[in-house]
Formats: sequence, structure tokens, C-alpha cells
Amino acid sequence: MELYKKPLPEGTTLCVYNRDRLIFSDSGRWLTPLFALERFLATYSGERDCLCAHDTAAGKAAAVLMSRMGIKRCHINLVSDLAVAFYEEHGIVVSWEKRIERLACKTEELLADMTSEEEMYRLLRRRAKLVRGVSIEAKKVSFAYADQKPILENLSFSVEEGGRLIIQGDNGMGKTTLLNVLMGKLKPTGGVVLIDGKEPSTLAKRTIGYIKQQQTQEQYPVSAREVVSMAVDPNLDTKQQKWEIDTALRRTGVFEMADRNFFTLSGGERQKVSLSRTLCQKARLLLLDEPTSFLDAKSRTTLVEVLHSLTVDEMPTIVIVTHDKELEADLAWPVLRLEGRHA
Ligand SMILES: Nc1ncnc2c1ncn2[C@@H]1O[C@H](COP(=O)(O)OP(=O)(O)OP(=O)(O)O)[C@@H](O)[C@H]1O
Repeated sequence: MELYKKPLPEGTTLCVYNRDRLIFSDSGRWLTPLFALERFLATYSGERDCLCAHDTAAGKAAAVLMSRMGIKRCHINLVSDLAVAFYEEHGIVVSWEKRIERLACKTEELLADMTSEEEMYRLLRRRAKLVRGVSIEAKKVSFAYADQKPILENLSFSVEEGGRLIIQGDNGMGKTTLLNVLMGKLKPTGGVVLIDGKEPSTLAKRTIGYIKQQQTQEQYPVSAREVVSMAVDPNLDTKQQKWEIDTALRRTGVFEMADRNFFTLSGGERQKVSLSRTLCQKARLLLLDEPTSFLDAKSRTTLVEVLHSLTVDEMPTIVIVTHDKELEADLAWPVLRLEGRHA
């Protein structure tokens, strides 16, 4: 008998082998052992040419996670039809002790009709609370500058932890104003905004990362590296800080220009450095105001790739204000359109 099919040791809920070599085991419940396996594999440098798993129970969720991790064969004590269908569709060899129609749990129900693997994975990360992002709740929010007509009126929307939103609207419709309200820089004149269930002005300092529309008038003698390093966690040791800064600069493709004066960089380069800054900050809510306005085709592809990797890895909550229809189409995120009145 192949080793991965032998009974699980008492108290163990998941065993993973590469061929016949045990490389990982766990005794947690639900999907916890599979997420622990994901973390383990992220740094595992041994052989993984034929990963085989023995799991106590597997519904579609477990099948989705195992497939993402490149598991080729699995033996499951209690498996659902939905899981078997997914395993077979993905060329994973599956065997079982007992097969039932569905696992009686909420996760199985939620995934039943979903087809996008990425969306299923995002949903599982959210249910496992493995998401950096915060929730946004805007209830009947109004805002007027002093002695002016309201710009925002009765605006309600919500974004879940790790969710994404594009805010659209013509010039002057209040998009930047809304970002300022979300950051707590402006207080709504009516209604309420809650970020992570709290008033924005009371949030921990590094919660929100904001990339404003780039302006060219400002001039300070500060390098791109210094701009990024201002955001790094001061509690990390010097070596770790340098690693975080370099990684953030590399991720948006501006490492090579790190020692140049930030204000002599082009608008697009500055936008990328600013994005590095928020990555370094590990912000839980990213607010990006017209992030593509100065970007050439290659840089906008980098931006879309970085945003994409963020939404499946760290999963901060991201809100983007943009006029850029192409960006909207590339990202395919939910859109909130500001049209002056939101009754
Ligand atoms: N500090 C301020 N005091 C008074 N009015 C302001 C202030 N800031 C912005 N406004 C006005 O509020 C309205 C909304 O401005 P806001 O910058 O939020 O719009 P926007 O949708 O971001 O516009 P754009 O697409 O041009 O960036 C505009 O008419 C603007 O002139």
C-alpha cells in the first residue's frame, strides 16, 4: 500500500508525504492544517515532485487548497461528491474511506456553485481570518465644505475585510473628499464611517496607506529609499528593516532608482515609489488616488500585477479612485460611482 493511505496516527488530522517520505503533519481542525501546510511549503526547500496527502475530511474547500499547493494524490477518510469532482477535474488522484454528497458545513455550501478558483481561495482566507485588510462601513455619509452645498449626500457602501473597490465619478464629484473622509482627515457632516468597526481618526497609526494624486510643485531633498523607509516598522531590527525596504522597492520595480531624489523622479516613478512605501508599511487599508495617471503601459502592467498579488497574498483592503477605464477592466473589481447625490 502507498504510505499516504495508511491510517492516520491517533490525534493527527493531516499527513503529507513527498512520495513515501513524511514531510508534514498536523492535528488541527477544519482547514487550519491545510493553511499551516501552505505556510510550511512556502519555505520548504526539500523535494516536492509528488506530494501526497492523507486528510480526515475534505469538502470542496480542502480540494481547492490542495490543488493550489500542488498535491497530486490524496486519501480522505470522509470526502464529499463536490470535492471528488474538483479533484478529478484537476487531475488529482483521490481515494477515500467514505463518500457523502456534501459536508454539512457553511463553507461547503458557500463554495458549491463557485467556479473561480481565485475567488474561492479569497473566500477561504477570509473565513480563516488570514486577511490583513479591515472592513469599511459607510452609512448615509454626507459631507459639505464650509458654506458650500453638500458634495457627498447619503452615501452608503461597505467593503469586507480584504475586499476591493473602485470609486469612479466625474471631476469634482467628491472622490478625493471621500478618501479624506475614509482616512479621518475630514469628518462627515452626516452619517458615519467605520473602519474595522472604529472611527477612522482612532485607528492605529499605520493602518491606512494613502497614495495621493502626484503633484510636481513640492521639493524636498529626500531619496526614494528614504520615502519608503519612513513607512517601515521601527520595531524591526536594522537588517529586517533593510530587507523590508529592498523587497518593497523591488516589488514595484524602482529598486534601481532608490538613491535618486524622490522629487526629481517622473510622476509615474514617484507613484511606484509611493506604492512601495505602502507595501513597506503593510497597510491594512490601501487608498490609491488615480494611481495610473502618470504610468506608461509597462508600469501600469506592473501596478496591476502588484495589486493582483496583494489581493491573493496579504489581502489588504484596497480602494482605488480612478478615471482609467482600462484599469477598471483589468481589475474587474466592484465599482462605486459617485454622481453627486446618493439618496
Ligand atoms: N478644501 C476645500 N474647500 C472647499 N472646497 C473644496 C475643498 N476641496 C475640494 N473642494 C471642492 O469639492 C469638490 C470635490 O472635490 P474632490 O477633489 O473631492 O473631487 P474629485 O471627484 O476627487 O475630483 P477630480 O476627479 O478632479 O480629482 C470640488 O468642487 C472641489 O473644488
